[in-house]
Formats: sequence, C-alpha cells, structure tokens
Amino acid sequence: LFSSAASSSTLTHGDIASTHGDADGVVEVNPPRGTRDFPPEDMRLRTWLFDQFREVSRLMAFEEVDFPVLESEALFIRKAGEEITQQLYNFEDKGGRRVVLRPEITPSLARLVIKQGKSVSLPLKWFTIGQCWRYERMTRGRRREHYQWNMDIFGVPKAEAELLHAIVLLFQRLGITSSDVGIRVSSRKVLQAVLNMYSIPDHLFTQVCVIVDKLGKMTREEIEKELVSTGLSSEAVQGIIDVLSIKSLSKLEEVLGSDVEAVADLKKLFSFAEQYGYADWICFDASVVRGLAYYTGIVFEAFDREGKLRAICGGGRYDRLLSTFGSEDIPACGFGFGDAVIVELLKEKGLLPDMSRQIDDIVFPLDEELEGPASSIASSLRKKGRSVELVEDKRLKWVFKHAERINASRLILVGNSEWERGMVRVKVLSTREEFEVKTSELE
Ligand SMILES: CC(=O)Nc1cnc2ccccc2c1
Repeated sequence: LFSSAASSSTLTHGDIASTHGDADGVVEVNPPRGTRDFPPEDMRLRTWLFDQFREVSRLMAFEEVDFPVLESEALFIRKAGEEITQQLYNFEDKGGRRVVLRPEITPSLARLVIKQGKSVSLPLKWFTIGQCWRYERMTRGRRREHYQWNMDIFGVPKAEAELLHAIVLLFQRLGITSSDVGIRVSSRKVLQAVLNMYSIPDHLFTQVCVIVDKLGKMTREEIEKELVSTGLSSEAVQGIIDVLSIKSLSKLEEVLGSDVEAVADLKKLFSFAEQYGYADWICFDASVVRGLAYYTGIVFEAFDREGKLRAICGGGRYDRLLSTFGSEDIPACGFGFGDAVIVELLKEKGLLPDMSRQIDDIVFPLDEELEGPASSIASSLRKKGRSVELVEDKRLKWVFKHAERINASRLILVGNSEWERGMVRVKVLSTREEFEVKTSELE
C-alpha cells in the first residue's frame, strides 16, 4: 500500500480507505461487537474507579501482579458445564497453538503461583485489575469484555474475612452503605453435606454446584430437571432445594448438626465480621454457591438490596485448583469485582463523582513573537508540577471560554508590555482577581 502510494505525490485518503474502508470509503469507526472504547470522560471515570481498587489493595497490604490477556486454552478447559467455559474467546494462533482471551483471572494467578513454586514464601496476597473476555452469541447483546479487580490470598486456610473486609472498604470509599448493598455468604460444604446425606458420589459435586448457582436465574422446575438429569433421585433434589433455601445459621445447624464443618466455618466467619465491624454488611444465605466449578468452601457475593442488578462482585475458597493443574494444592481464596454493575449501582444511588477535566494553568502568548517566551513559562511551571496547557494561534475570546471549559485554575497571559518588564499577567479564574508577577517568581 504505502510503497505504491509513496510513488505518487502524497498519500491520499483514497489510498488507505480503499484498503481499510468499506464502499463509501470510511473505515468502521465502532470497536468490535461487545467491546467499548474509553474516550476521555469515560476513561476519567474508569481511572477513578480503578484508583479506588488500588487504594483498597494498598490498605490490605496486597501486591500488584499482572498477566497476559492471552492464555493457553488448556487453563480453562473444565467439564462442569460452566457458562464461562462454554463462551471461551478461543482460537488457534499462527503457530497452531490453542489460545484464549482469558475469561477470568484466577487460573492465571494459580499458574504464576505454581511457576514461582519454591521461590515465593507463603502467604501470598496478590491483586490485579485486568480485562476479561467471553464470546457470547450477540443474541443477548451483552458485552464481551469487562475489567475485573481480583484479590487473592494463597497459603492461608482461613482468610475469607480479610477478603470481605476489602470489599466493604471499597464500598465505603464509594459512599455505598450496608443499606444499599449486602453480601450473601455461604459455603459449598453445605451442599457437600447434603450430597453426603443422600450418598451422592463426589464427582457430581461441581456439576450440581454449577446447576444450583442458576437458582434465581432459572425456574425451580428447570433446575430440578437439570439436577435429575445428572442422575440425582427426586428426594435428593428436594433435599438440596430445601437446604439451599435456609437463610439462618441456626436453622442450618438444626438441619445439618453442629459438628458439620460448614457450620463451624461460617460461625467463625460471622464472629470475625463483628470484630472487623462489618457484620451488618453480611448475611448467611445457603442459596449462594457461585457458578465457578473450583470453589470448595466459603463463597460470597455482593448484591444491591433493591434487587435490580446482577451480583456486584463474588468469590470464595478454592483449595483444590492447583492440583487440577498437576501441582501440589495450596489453600487459596479470592474474589472478582467487575467494572460494570458497580457503575450502574453508583448511577442508581447518585454517587458518580464529578468527572469534569481539571488543569492548573493555561499559558497564552498574546501575539506570535511571544510563543517562545510562553513555552519557557510553560516549561518552568511544568517542572514545578503544575499541569499546563500551552495555547497558540487562538483568539483571546476562545481562550477564556476554553479556560472555563477545562476548569483551569489560572490563565497566564504573556504580553509584550509585561514581558519587556520581565512580567506576565495572571488571572485567577475562581476569584477573577488579576495581577502581574515577575516571570522568575511565577510558581
Ligand atoms: C455486566 C458485564 O459486562 N458482564 C461481563 C462482561 N464481560 C465478561 C467477559 C468475561 C467474563 C465475564 C464478563 C461479564
């Protein structure tokens, strides 16, 4: 393309559009289906949200890690029928390798922990904010990508209370209260205990979890049908549904007995919640199982108490994930917090922060031969840490309007008469006060 065009006088739109554009020559300006651009205003909101994620990670003394968005497909092949593994954004690369755009972060975390092996001392407290992908038939018009904040703890058999604290701290930073949002907490060991009561074989456990996670999204009949199709007896199905509708720990204790691990774990967690001071944020709800196959213990998800939105975040314990990758197991727990539902919630609650631009100084030469001096003023102010916009070949009227639009604190006008006296004119936009100052004393 460029070689042919370069031979002619200049590269024209036609040369490029004919290769990249469609009939009328304009290239498709929208991003691929199900994906988003982040123009400045949207990017300011995203940066603000991610800064809250980072600050909470710092408060919790977690270390930041990162991974490629591209991963081996093998990391996500699981047989439990999860929606997330049935919508892999997968393909074969030019080297014939089966790869995916990752649908979640946890398997990458596990891979790095295994790779780091002996060279890292436990416990590990790692966080990352990363884009995740799914290839969903656009019939449902849902997004194919989102960003997730992940917080994970490796090497601590009981650390879920720390994760819940991180989630509560995040909500509090955003101005969300425990009357806006709750966190449903349960344990997969509840379901384990029920399956044992009906002597259902262990290999059905993850499948049953994935199915009952759809409680509330599918009708009870559909769930019962799916459970029966995995080979469960109808009284086992009934027993599962009955236990999963329990909403109090004391009721659970009555049904399962107090020597069941699930009950002991949960009672301990709820007493820790009192000590952390977030007890009014959490509630026991046996129907919480979460839809990922690898959870083995405590699971939780945050929800809006008005019940208008999907889960805001969710997570749990996954003590057996590393052995599914052929490595020694290490106790682990973590959560994922998406960038979509939380923004919907903030909009609902009128909690979106002011996202307008803000810069410190606009520097404007009042005529052409002062462009040099204006650049030196801008340079010295930037060295002092001021954000400076250097404006040129505009009319003064435009500059005043522009200063208002981008919320500049000051307007620095470089004019001939002042410059000859080693001065510049400063206009403080908030107070309208205007004064001259020695160039050398400007800061
Ligand atoms: C509300 C939303 O955007 N959800 C979403 C969007 N993209 C995803 C991509 C991968 C996995 C989960 C995803 C979830």
